Amino acid sequence: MESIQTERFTDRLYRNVEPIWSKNFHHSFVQGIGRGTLERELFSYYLKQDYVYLIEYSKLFAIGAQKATSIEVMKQFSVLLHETLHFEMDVHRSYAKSFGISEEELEQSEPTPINLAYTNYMLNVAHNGTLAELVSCLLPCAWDYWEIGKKLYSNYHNELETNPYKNWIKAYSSDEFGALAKWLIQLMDELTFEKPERELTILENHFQTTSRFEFLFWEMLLNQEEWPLQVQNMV
Ligand SMILES: Cc1ncc(CN)c(N)n1
Repeated sequence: MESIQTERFTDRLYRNVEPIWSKNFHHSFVQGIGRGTLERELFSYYLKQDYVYLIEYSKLFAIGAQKATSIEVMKQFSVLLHETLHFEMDVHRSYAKSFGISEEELEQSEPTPINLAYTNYMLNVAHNGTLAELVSCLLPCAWDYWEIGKKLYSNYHNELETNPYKNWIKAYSSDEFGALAKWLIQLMDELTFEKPERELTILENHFQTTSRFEFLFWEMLLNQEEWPLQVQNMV
């Protein structure tokens, strides 16, 4: 008997990681942003770690453009690359400026072990896997942040004007950011339409892994988990 695909693949992905994404939303770091109570020092730490994360993450869009098989998809990856380097990273740059952190300092932040493990995982899949694998790796980053942004906005919008992190919440709950996530969701569904279960399982595993990395990233930020043995650079 012919099998009929009744749900979109991304519905299945979402169902599968819902418990992890719920933990991400309820994480005390995220709730501290929502309430505006997160210590400024921790947010500065976030800005630096996330900035170097985003530099590596942006490269996935460039690899996506290279692996695309149509001009339309190439164009959209170039939009994602542009929006991340400009719109998203501008949020970081402008917070950093108001905190007295220079762009140079942001760029030179040393990624923590979790940060490095997360970006290396995605870049390894992007270089060695299919376009669908690449998208399954980067999708939680865009989609889960959008979910977090929307929920923080809806839970805390009454106190937003006095929240020092309001621009962060506004950026990640915005329609502009949402449109990028939605396009990636649609692409994931197109790339997986009528694909065999064996291929879908691989994608599901990448999606779970990077969703778990999202959780580890919040944990790493909260605990400021640096490298254990500090070394001095010889000048
Ligand atoms: C770690 C992480 N994950 C996701 C995003 C949203 N692009 C981000 N800025 N940082």
